[in-house]
Amino acid sequence: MVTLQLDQVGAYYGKTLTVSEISTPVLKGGEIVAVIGPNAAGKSTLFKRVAGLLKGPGHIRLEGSAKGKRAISYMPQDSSANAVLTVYESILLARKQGQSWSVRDDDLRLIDHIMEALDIRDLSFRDLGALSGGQRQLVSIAQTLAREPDVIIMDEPTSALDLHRQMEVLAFMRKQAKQRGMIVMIAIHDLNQALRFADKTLIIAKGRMVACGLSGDIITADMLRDVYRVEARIERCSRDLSHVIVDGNLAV
Ligand SMILES: Nc1ncnc2c1ncn2[C@@H]1O[C@H](COP(=O)(O)OP(=O)(O)OP(=O)(O)O)[C@@H](O)[C@H]1O
Repeated sequence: MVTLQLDQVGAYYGKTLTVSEISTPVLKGGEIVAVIGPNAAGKSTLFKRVAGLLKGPGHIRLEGSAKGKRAISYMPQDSSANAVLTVYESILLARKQGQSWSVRDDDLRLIDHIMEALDIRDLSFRDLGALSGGQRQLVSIAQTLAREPDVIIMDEPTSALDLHRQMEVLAFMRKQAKQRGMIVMIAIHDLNQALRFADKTLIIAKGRMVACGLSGDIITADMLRDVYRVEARIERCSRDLSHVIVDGNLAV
């Protein structure tokens, strides 16, 4: 089984240590981990560090993976594309990057399965540059999944999606994580989606870790007051799901 643990991880932009001392318990294959926190907290910076794009102190311990450089796949927040490729070509390219260029039946089957699940088959022959923001985001998700990594790091992957698509994508990511034994880290602002889809949550504020643990244990009214400066309640709905209900901002 693949495991990932962050131990006192930090990240530099130039000489500035923007994120520091982030530690997690051992994250196991199959787990979805939401990374939450206010704007500019350091979520994207942490993701770039885990993806190997930034330097910094601490240790990122990835064990049980046989995929070398292809073990971690990172989907950045900005998924704009200038390449003159069709949607299908771009997903195939993502799958074959760093591998042999011969295309096998199982490559095509996997791409079909992902496009079907994300309901983007009708976009196959459209140019990447001629997509809506939400469509572009769905294609980025498909590219990330087509790499079949052991760890997926997605920076706000559902920010441009309508409610139906958000549910579809998060449910699919959860199913894929469980079936393939992947660890999926998702930066997300919708705390109700974190409560619903993430096994664990990592909370970051001002470049430091506030907490990391079971989503239901650490998304609390006290945390929302301290970290987000809002007055809120966590209540159970009739389907027994926990929901954040925000009553208003705290008076400054
Ligand atoms: N390339 C960069 N060089 C220097 N500082 C940067 C760079 N990118 C981001 N920062 C700074 O690092 C801090 C953390 O930014 P980051 O993008 O990680 O936050 P975030 O939690 O992902 O925010 P958001 O929710 O707004 O996307 C911010 O103060 C930001 O201004």
